[in-house]
Amino acid sequence: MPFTKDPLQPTLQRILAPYFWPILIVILVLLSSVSGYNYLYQRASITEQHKHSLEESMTSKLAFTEQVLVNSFQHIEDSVRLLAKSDKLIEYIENPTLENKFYVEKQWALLAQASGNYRHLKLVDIDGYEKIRIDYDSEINQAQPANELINKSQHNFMMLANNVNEDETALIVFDLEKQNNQIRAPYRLMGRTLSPVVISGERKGYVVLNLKMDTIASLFDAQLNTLKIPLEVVAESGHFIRSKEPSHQYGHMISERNKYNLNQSHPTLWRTVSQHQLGIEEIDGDLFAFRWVQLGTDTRILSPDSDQILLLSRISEADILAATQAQILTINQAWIGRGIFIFITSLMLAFVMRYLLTQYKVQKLMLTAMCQMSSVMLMDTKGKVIGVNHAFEGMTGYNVDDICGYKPSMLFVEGLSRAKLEEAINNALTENGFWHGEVSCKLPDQSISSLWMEVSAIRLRSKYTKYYVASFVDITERTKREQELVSLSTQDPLTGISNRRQFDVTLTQLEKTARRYPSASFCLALLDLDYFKQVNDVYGHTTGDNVLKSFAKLITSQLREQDIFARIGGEEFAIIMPFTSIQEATSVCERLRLSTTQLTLDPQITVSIGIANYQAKLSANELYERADKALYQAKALGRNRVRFEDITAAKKRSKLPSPSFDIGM
Ligand SMILES: Nc1nc2c(ncn2[C@@H]2O[C@H](COP(=O)(O)OP(=O)(O)OP(=O)(O)O)[C@@H](O)[C@H]2O)c(=O)[nH]1
Repeated sequence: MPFTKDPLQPTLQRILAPYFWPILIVILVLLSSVSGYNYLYQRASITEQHKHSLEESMTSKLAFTEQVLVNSFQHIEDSVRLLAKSDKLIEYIENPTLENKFYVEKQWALLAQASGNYRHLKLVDIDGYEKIRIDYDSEINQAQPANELINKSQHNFMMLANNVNEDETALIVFDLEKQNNQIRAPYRLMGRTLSPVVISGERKGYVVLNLKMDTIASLFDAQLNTLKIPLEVVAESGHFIRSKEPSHQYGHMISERNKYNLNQSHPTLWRTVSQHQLGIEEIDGDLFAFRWVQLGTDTRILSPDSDQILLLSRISEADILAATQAQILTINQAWIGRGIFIFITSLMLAFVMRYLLTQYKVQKLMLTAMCQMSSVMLMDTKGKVIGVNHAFEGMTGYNVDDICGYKPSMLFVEGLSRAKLEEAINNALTENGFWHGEVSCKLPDQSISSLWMEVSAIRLRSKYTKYYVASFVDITERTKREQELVSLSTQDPLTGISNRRQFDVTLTQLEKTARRYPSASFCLALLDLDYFKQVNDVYGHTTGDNVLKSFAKLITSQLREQDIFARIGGEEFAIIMPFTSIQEATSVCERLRLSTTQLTLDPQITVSIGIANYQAKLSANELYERADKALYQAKALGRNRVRFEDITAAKKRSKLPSPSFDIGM
């Protein structure tokens, strides 16, 4: 039997209850997704940032390398021109004495040692014969004149030299060292520059400098060392002059290496570099930076067959990732930490939600269980009604909306007792958390219902009260029946006054009270209608009954509220008069006797009355016997009179018999 309104409606648990697992899963998925997205974003941005910074570095390093390269070649050009026009050389050519030769050799040896860029410095005549040659040994940093001078007339550079104008220098870069006009192994990169020696307009020969290209290349290598990215040099044909793979170098000069060509290995990149002077290209994750370098300005480039080379630096995707590994490791650790945090938080959240939901289910179960039993009302901590079940509505006729927000005492019958009852309930709940008792409720149809109410404070594993729950049972009928039974067991069915049983109980109680509290003295009067047998005999039993009823009514109307009037036999009655002296009782009984005689009845009746007052330590039976004795005397003296026995006075007179007095006709 559910509640008409769910009293737990506003609680979070109720909203969450059916969606516990979906909500938990959604939260976990959301947190994981956000964290995962954040992780991937951070990881990607680290790689991107690193790539960007690599691009900037590579570009600037290539620009710087170009500058170094251009400056170096410029310096070499200037040097060869100066040497070709030096006074000592001209003096030697005009006057080739040993002394003049010595001066030239001396000068050139110093230059070779100072520069370190030259392997050979030569003076070659126009027929290709060496006239002076300085050999520089870079390992011991010594330059010495050569003993053997070689005929270079068949060398290809000599054949090219004839095409060089007087004011020009010629440069043969990236040639391989040869012996007897054959490339010799191990391959050693060479460069040659030459300048014609002209005296008085007549070409006398050439100053030829063999360049140590490795030394020059090491200049720009140093620029990229910090990035640990090797610099590659590519000829305009696409062949590698310098490569990270030494076996791929010199394809333009060594036929078996002809296949190693950037054009073939990286066609996409080659297309880009063919169209741009410089740039950055990313291919399959690998990063390429390139820059074309013009080798000379006033120089005839004799070999390779173009005047520009491509500087290329590249870094593989694996190297980029390796460089970002440390940062990625940091965010990995952060992500693991965040994951653990999310997991623990989710676990705690799950526990809290489970706890709340268990509480909710317990509450639900409790309420459902209670609802199955009886009419139930749920109250908040302030004692205001927040819900009732259908059974309650059916039993009382009140709708949930009528009483929600009010205290249950609004149902109680108004009056002083309501405030007292409310106070009693509150006190019991505060002290024991429980109250039960009978309450009289005023129903919507203005009828009064007796309800058995049980109220409990619900604490739900907490030390604080969360709710109060009250159950009600309608005991109106039962109360009525009980009252009927009570009156049946205590009332005389004919006259409606107390019966013998009630009389005995009351007399015993009063005797006990008076025994304990002597001031609570009382009197007992026994009344017996005179000649009642004749009434029955003459007028019939029904008339006799009516006479008995009329008599009882008369006496009841004349007694005080606290007096107990009972029918103790057929036509015998008794009056117990609490806190009454024998004099007062006698006076009352005399008045009753007179009233009886004045009762307008047919037939007329009279009554004889015997009175006795309670005296300390007297039992109820003894008191009764004394009153009965007085009654007997009243009868014996002629009836319609009052006789009393003052036991107290008799006691005072010690062992003398108790005085008896007669009041009456
Ligand atoms: N109508 C009626 N008569 C009753 C009832 N109870 C007892 N009586 C009658 O009351 C009469 C009592 O008669 P007795 O005991 O002889 O007493 P009495 O006739 O009153 O004479 P005294 O008491 O000596 O004056 C009897 O006839 C009973 O039948 C009753 O409930 N109704």
